Amino acid sequence: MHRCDSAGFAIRLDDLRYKIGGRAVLDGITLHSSARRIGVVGRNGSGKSTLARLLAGLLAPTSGRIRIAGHDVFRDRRAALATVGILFQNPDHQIIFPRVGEEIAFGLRQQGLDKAQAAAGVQAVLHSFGKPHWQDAPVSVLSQGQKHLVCMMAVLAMRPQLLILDEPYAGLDIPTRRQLARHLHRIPARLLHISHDPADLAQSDQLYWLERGRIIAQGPPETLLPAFTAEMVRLGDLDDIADLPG
Ligand SMILES: Nc1ncnc2c1ncn2[C@@H]1O[C@H](COP(=O)(O)OP(=O)(O)OP(=O)(O)O)[C@@H](O)[C@H]1O
Repeated sequence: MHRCDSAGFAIRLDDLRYKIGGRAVLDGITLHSSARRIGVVGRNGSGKSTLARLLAGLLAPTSGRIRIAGHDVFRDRRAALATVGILFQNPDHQIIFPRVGEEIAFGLRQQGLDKAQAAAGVQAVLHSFGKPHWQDAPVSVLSQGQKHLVCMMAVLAMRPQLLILDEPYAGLDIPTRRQLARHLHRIPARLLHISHDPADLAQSDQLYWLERGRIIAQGPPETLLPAFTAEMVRLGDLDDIADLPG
């Protein structure tokens, strides 16, 4: 049902920069990949969330180029909605409707489906997750993990070719993380998973290390994650948490 095996699908970032108040949060990112599971690892403040928002077309690059499956996702919002989905760290920043069914229908309506088509899409995704009884449930009664699942269903109902995960497991307990990960593993969309936690990224096909807005290394998880972990342990012995952005 998903359209992820289109030939030639690629993420292409060329000399991408994003500045806030004159400071480069992302600085000359070049990344070309058609891998199925891409990981981006980086510590707090390295620019991960900014990169996620740029990839989803929610921010305009200060300079450089982003193409996802050939689309300029910031300028072409219709193409972006058909191509890229994003899950944020905090579902409370994503959910805007009081009931589960309404929340899922919203994205489908944004994609141009009429009411009946959107309702069918809501039913289909709730069934595929074994949650048809959630349709009229008030979001306010759901646990944090359940809210994450609502976001996941809402995004996947839109059938993205690429799903961007911006640390969606932060703050969740181990069973909830595992259950959400299980749902994600069975979907055919490509994944670009961004995290500070090496454990989230061990299954990546291709991994990038983001540091102070730059990609400083890339490679398979077997080599890159131990190097990243060793560096994080080394930094843990210092006190650079005291440093303010300059
Ligand atoms: N709207 C903003 N205004 C000012 N500075 C910002 C803004 N958004 C991000 N930054 C700064 O840009 C840098 C990168 O932020 P970003 O949220 O992209 O990093 P991150 O790697 O996702 O961090 P974390 O893991 O802590 O969420 C940080 O120094 C942050 O303070």
